[in-house]
Amino acid sequence: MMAIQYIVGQLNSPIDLLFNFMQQFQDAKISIERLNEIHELEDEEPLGLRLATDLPFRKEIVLRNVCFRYQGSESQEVLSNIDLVIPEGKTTAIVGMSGSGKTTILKLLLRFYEPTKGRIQVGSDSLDQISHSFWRGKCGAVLQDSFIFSDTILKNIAVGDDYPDKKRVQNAIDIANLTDFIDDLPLGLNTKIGASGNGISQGQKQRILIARAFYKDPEYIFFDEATNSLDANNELVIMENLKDFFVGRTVVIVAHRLSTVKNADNIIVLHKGSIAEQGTHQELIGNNGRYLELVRNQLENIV
Ligand SMILES: Nc1ncnc2c1ncn2[C@@H]1O[C@H](COP(=O)(O)OP(=O)(O)OP(=O)(O)O)[C@@H](O)[C@H]1O
Repeated sequence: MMAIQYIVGQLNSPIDLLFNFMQQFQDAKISIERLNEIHELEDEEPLGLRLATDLPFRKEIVLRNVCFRYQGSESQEVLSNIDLVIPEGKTTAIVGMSGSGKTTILKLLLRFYEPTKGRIQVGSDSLDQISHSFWRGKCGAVLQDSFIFSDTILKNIAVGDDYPDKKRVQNAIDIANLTDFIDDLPLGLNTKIGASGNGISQGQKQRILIARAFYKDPEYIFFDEATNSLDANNELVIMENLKDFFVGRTVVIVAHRLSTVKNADNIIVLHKGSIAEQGTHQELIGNNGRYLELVRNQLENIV
């Protein structure tokens, strides 16, 4: 009996090793498949295509008669004849019912897709003549599907920066109201998050993404429901902190909560892929149109 127990005990360790090896083999196989998928993607900027790596003097964004439909023969037009000027150095908000095309506009501005008709310009230059990577380098975005990398909080804020600037990281943390959250973690900024680290809440994720956008110090800022998972207190503090950050930058905010957008210089109201009306909060309230309808619906939901 003793001998059998001894032999079974001796077998435990190699069997464990075998299981570990099989698990690691599976992980490596999945990683290689994902890498292959990325390698097989067509280059956004094919070699030989000379695209601009500077911006014109005037830097407003202009959408001229932009139409868009997602790929697929059955797909409907999601944006129809959008004519819009997003002034340089001002905050523009886009509101509208779910599915009206708000996120799609941001994705076109970030060049995840190209318009099916019409064109987008930065000042006098066509956006499709500007290098993708150069343009995105100028943009800071917090999108609904923005990605948290499997890495430390620090690396998730100072993405791609091998030597993060401590002062800028601290400012980003302050702006995004992350100080208490990070101070409570034993490893602080070096805590791993993402797939291989600690789980974080949706609100914490949004705050890290806001800190990332701030750290990048971009000329153009695109926020898509960037604060919708925050509690009212956090949202109020962060929106107040962001006021100074937005000064002099070209900002586009998409939000359902009208409290987030009512101070914007211009509010665009989208309805079924078209611009229904635009103006300041006060002007739109006076118009007695779709914006007022959205405000009323939101008030009814609160009462
Ligand atoms: N990847 C996609 N493929 C096909 N259709 C899509 C895709 N993404 C969005 N759509 C469709 O495009 C339309 C506009 O979607 P979009 O996300 O721009 O609306 P939205 O106003 O931002 O909505 P929400 O407020 O719910 O985020 C919707 O009808 C949606 O179903």
